[in-house]
Amino acid sequence: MTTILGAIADDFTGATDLAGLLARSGARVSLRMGVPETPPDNTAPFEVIALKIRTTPANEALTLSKQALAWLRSAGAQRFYWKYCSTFDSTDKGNIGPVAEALMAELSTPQTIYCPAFPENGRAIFMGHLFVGRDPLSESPMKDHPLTPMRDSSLLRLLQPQVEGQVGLIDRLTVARGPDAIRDALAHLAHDNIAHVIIDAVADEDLATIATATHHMPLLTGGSALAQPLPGLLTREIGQTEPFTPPATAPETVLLSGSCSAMTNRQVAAYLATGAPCFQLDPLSLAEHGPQPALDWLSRQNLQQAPLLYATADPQSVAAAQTKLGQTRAGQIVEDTLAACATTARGHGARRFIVAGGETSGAVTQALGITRLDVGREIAPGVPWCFAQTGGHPVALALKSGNFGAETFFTDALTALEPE
Ligand SMILES: Nc1ncnc2c1ncn2[C@@H]1O[C@H](COP(=O)(O)OP(=O)(O)OP(=O)(O)O)[C@@H](O)[C@H]1O
Ligand SMILES: O=C(O)[C@@H](O)C(=O)CO
Repeated sequence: MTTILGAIADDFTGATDLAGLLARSGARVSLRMGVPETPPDNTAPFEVIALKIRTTPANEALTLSKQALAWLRSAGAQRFYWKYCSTFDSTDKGNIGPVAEALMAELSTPQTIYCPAFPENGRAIFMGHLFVGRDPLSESPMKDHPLTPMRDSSLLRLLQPQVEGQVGLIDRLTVARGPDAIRDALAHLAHDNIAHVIIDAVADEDLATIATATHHMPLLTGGSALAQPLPGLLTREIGQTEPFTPPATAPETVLLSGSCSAMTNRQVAAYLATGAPCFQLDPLSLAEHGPQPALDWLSRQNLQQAPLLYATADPQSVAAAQTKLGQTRAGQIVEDTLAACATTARGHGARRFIVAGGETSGAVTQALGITRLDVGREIAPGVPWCFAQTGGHPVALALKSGNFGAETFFTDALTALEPE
């Protein structure tokens, strides 16, 4: 089937988040891990390509996102979505703005919008400032993120240094006046050469209004929630699509957590409290002794008890590891170890993988050689169970964004696959 919306996500959990919200419509959504090496085949009306470019050097991010765009265009897509984190995670140099600008150039479109709001998960934008729950972004736990600490809440100040064009704002007062007011504001801003327009949204109703006003634009950018209304707005073009029926998977499970978000810390603590088998990974000890002790522990576990391996730690421990090893090396050691755990677990029969963290999910799915996933039912807003093949077996994967899910997420994910 011809693809009508092609999306590019800057990390793997961000991609599953977007795919899950698009799939709420009932439309078939296909998720590709990395740019497919083969031409489009058996495509879905909604195609999402997951990249791992949130923190890579900008030139690598640009190359990959342009390749992804070319693949989506050859699948038939004429409208495109650039998905980044609802907390606008990026380094000082990018990559949100540079990728948006590159995609705009490829699509010959002079203007796009930026709307990372995700009200269901407590992300709101007001007067261009991003809030996490009731806190400005820079006062939220995101200020301590291991790779992209967010120390400013103004999306205008965050975006302007990342782009060559001018940044502007459509604020909540305009959004409240409806789609025509948004379209007029975009036209006025375009007249003033404002290429990058941040749009306020504090509730799902705002996102529906914004999507109604902008779904004709060749390129939209934002978090996942702005995309949720798009299938409905495009339904007239695609008609009904076959619902996806998830395959059965064996119950052997492994949980792998490399996220150090405040929420994942609470989720790991809650899982430890259940008495499930758990193994803590320490980057300093991994640097000295390598991954073998963890792999040996994992090999001894009964995977029906869903063991957890976690590097999840509080900000002080993360900072201590980064001081000794450097930020990149500390992250890489953990990602490599959790990736090795995934392949070891598969070798021991694991067919369900619950993974916390975007970078971590990228490392795990790459190690498992998974290139395509079908998107199933959500466990929590923005976290669906996804289904794929690896090593000749059907497997289920839950790739959880660091901040998403309730405190009981890990057990919620386990029970979500039990027969009703
Ligand atoms: N104890 C630790 N010390 C230092 N770095 C760590 C530690 N544990 C994990 N890391 C690294 O921190 C990074 C966490 O990023 P990841 O994207 O996986 O999680 P997240 O940012 O919380 O999730 P998301 O991107 O979905 O919000 C990874 O590179 C991981 O390897
Ligand atoms: O938008 C979000 O918050 C998530 O989908 C994400 O990108 C986490 O990596």
